Amino acid sequence: MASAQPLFPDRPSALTTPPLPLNPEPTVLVVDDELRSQEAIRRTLEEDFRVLTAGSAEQASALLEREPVAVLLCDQRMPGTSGVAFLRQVRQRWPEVVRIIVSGYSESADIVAGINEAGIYQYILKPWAPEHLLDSVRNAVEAQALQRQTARLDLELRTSTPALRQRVSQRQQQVQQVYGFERIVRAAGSPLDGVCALAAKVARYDLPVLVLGESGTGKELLARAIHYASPRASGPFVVENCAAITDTLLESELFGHKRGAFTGAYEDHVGLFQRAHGGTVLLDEIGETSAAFQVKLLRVLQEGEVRPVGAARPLPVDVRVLAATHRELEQRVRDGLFREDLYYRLAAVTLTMPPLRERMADIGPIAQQLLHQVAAELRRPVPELPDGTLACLLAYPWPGNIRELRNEIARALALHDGARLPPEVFSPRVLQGHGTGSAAAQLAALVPSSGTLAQRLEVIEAMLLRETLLRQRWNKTRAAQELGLSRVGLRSKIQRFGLEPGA
Ligand SMILES: Nc1ncnc2c1ncn2[C@@H]1O[C@H](COP(=O)(O)OP(=O)(O)OP(=O)(O)O)[C@@H](O)[C@H]1O
Repeated sequence: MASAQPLFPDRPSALTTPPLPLNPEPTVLVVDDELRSQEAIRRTLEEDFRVLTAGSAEQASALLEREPVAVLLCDQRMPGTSGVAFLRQVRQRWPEVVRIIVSGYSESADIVAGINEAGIYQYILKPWAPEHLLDSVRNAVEAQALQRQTARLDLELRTSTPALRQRVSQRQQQVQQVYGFERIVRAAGSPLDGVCALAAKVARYDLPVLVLGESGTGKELLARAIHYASPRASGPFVVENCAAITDTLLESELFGHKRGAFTGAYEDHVGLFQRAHGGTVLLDEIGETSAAFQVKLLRVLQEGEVRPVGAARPLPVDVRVLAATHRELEQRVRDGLFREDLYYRLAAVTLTMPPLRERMADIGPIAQQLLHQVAAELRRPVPELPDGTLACLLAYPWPGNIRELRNEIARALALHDGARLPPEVFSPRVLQGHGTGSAAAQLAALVPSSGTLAQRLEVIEAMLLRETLLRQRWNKTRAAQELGLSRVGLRSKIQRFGLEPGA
């Protein structure tokens, strides 16, 4: 027998892990009260697996007691209980069994509960394609073997040298810093915390995720973080912008084409789905696609294979599909502009990136990060962002969100090379600060940011001073009168907050 390769070459050989012997015929348990569904699954799986069936949760529990079940496939609607509720019990009593829900319903609440409460591996929608189901169960069996191996490695790692442990954790941290949720800058208590927490949970499962949000809110950033937190992290992450491109081009970009398939197709072209094999595809601006393209995409998702334009045979692909749009996709479904069946395929889980104006406390930390980024690109020292300037940024509603903020900061750094950024270096529209939300809403958005009460009140004070001065066209006598301050008092505040034009 060949000896096992050490997983870490510099690790003492006594700590190497022999590969786990795979069960020659893993057992799959199918739980469904409909005989027809049970039989359809059995027929699909029985050549590769030992298949057991149960019509109720009680029968399934009895089988789990005595059989070495590797994977459990369970219907979501069951008599007297639900798939999620039953799988929650399974998770507690038989945690090593990989749990999959097969359902005709794609209620996102069920899916999220399945993930959070029952730790499901996958949520498969009916009607399923036989090859797809077979692939999912094969992957689940592999996942179970890997889980056991990881548990063993964890144990080894806990008993291994501190230097090795440190290296492994440093590497994990590096990956997270470059691509992970940490890169999504936000203030403490930001609404993005909840979005990122759910995204981190769903990342582990091969579910399609739809990311909604206005343009520039960070949808692509979130999708990328999901990929790098998923078991596909070592595979490719590819993005296709589906807007403003003809159907033929989009089809050829995604699925590839054969030479001569259409005018201008001089060579065979490998599509993004094939290039992303083993990884993740992000379909950006999915809401802009035509009805004809939606039909083709639906077929790819249902069948797990793509047919390059002009090719005789389809090719199997293994990709996770994430989609993003700035449109209200549900409304487009209601208006008949987006296929409902495709919507449910893509939106097993929906995450929404809130616009920047609804999370004003994030503006400060993001602006600071962008200042560092842009200053590094321009090879110049990072200028200070005085409170007065920050107050001005906080008073603007940022319709173009973080992309607009980045552009403004790039423009400001290009125009001004002083050590402090005065408000005047930003565009006139930013300076006018026509907020769409009420003043109370803007102030409320400031309150949850970190810092002492005095520090937070100072930011609000600077914002009000700035707004008054702008409105009074920098006439300090009128501004002081309006604010009930002496001219001297106003001047000292202007200095303290760096509000003077051109300061
Ligand atoms: N929280 C954040 N922290 C730091 N940078 C961010 C954050 N959110 C977005 N960005 C940056 O803002 C820019 C726009 O983000 P991204 O492309 O992810 O937005 P989007 O919602 O996908 O936009 P679009 O809908 O126009 O494609 C990128 O440069 C991104 O790195």
